Amino acid sequence: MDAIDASARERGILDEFSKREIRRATLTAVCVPGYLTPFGSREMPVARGWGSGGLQVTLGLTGTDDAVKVIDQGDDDGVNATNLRRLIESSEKCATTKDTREATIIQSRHRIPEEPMTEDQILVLQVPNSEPLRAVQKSVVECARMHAEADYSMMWVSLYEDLVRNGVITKTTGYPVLVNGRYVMITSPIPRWDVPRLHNSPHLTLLGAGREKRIFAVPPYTDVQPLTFDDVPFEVEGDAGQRCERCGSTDTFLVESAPGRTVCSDIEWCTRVTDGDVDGIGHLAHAPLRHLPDPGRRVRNARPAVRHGERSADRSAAPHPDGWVLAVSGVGKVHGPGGADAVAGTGPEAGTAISPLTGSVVAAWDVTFDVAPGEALGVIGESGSGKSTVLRCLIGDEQATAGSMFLSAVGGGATDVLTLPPSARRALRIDTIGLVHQNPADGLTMTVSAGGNIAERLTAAGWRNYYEIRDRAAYLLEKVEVPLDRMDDPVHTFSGGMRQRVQIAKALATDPQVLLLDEPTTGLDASVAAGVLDLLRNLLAERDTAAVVVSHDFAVIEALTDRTVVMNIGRVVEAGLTDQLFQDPHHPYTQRLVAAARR
Ligand SMILES: Nc1ncnc2c1ncn2[C@@H]1O[C@H](COP(=O)(O)OP(=O)(O)OP(=O)(O)O)[C@@H](O)[C@H]1O
Repeated sequence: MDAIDASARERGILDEFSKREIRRATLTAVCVPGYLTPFGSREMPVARGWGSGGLQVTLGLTGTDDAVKVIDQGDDDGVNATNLRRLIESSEKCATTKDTREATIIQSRHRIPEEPMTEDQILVLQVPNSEPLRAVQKSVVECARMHAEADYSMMWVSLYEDLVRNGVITKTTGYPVLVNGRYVMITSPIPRWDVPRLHNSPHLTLLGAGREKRIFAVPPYTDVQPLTFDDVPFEVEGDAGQRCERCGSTDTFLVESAPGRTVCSDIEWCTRVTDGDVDGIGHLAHAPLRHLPDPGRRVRNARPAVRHGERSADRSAAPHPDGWVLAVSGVGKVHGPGGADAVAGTGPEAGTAISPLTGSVVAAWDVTFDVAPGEALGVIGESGSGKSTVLRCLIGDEQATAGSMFLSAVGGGATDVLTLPPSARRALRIDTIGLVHQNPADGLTMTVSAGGNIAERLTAAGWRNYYEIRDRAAYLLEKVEVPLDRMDDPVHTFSGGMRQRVQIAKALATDPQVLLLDEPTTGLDASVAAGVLDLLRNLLAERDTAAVVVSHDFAVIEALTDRTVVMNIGRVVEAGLTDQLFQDPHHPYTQRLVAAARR
């Protein structure tokens, strides 16, 4: 307190501008439950560890007719709680209290009070870490995209990995929840015990992260569901039968006071129980006792309801009446100004991809092909011929300058996929298009296990049954000949060939209609590459997937594909059955590629 200058105390510790910002952000946060709402504010003149986020929200909302209660570690009388209470009182000229029933605003660090709260009260939680995705995604921009698209698969993977490693979900504070069926929110700082008490609660809960300047809210009577798999029950901490040494409560959050001795975390409640000043029946009704760990319930759930193949049999989109599932028409990409006007004077005949008019690079132009179910099409060309550009345009990593792309699974084959928004195109990469990158690191999360990588794709596609996911992952890993005793090892511990096999299993996880393979064997030793090629050949032969294989190597194209288009300086120079092209290449460029493969 001494650190706070007296005149600041006179004026109020938070300026009016900041308070307005906080109120505005609070209103937004209430309108969009669980959404991380930013606000602008000066730094609070308090030391780190005081919970400036909670303090900012409390000071922003408190009026002179409020009564504020502050809890720290379940205690109203700790040094932090006492100092914060005094600070709020002197800054806002409001009343303070230690009795939950009298408080209009309760600022808490670590706990929700045991006393059931009412519609007239606001609970402010001081949040040390607001971004639930931070643990699984370092990029702030990517986190924002994931929230916008409700793409929480990496969060599910972290729960999957926890279960694999520990047999139970071990996360306690900061447990992720889905708020109002839309945003994943982190329940930092409260323990898992308190998580069920956020659901449908009559009071407003505001969570403030000071350093990150974010507020998020759970408005009264909002649906709050802890994330867990359908077959893995959500559990709180504690054991049935544990009791408080002081007041005898068996329905409160207990903390260890000494080895083997537990007491209520909420000291106010504990004292009132001892004094007989509580509504014990009302409290029991709210206590999350039905979520106490029950090993019997876990075992009963550990049976997959469906076998590995059945879910994928849902894939129903029929081919287009013309026989294709993927049709690409006139796709082109110009890097630089001019668009289509830059194309003249480029291509194989001109011997350059650089436009004499604009200096732009015409990486690909007028590329057309289609692929039927069960068919594999090769796209071959030397380095720089434009084949990867075409692939990047198809998957949405680059915006095509011209052309269209149709999938029979999208709008019956009448929708130009290239015109869809990026979020819709990313969604297609979950269930309709599988992609195998040349470098496995581009398609895998290297710190996550082989099974977890497959789980990422399955959870993105909506799978929510842990044992079904494990069953499907094991089935796929067996298919790609990865030993099952490596299923739970992080893929960075795998050899290059095994990583590529895991990437193929991941790409096939949702049984996509179209599989795109970009130089699938290029980075591998010859013998390992031959093994992966064999595997791909067998996988393609037994499925009705339409595949596009991009490679500079005719041996790869010959091993895997039925038809081939040959690209040279951004243009298709020859197309036909792969066997025929290999036996009897017409274009001099194709002849060179075939000769190289025969050497
Ligand atoms: N962002 C870019 N800006 C300018 N030119 C580009 C860009 N990306 C690719 N290019 C050019 O477009 C042409 C085609 O490149 P692309 O990567 O598609 O070839 P590729 O056949 O896939 O080659 P590789 O097998 O080496 O990947 C090349 O001349 C390349 O230099």
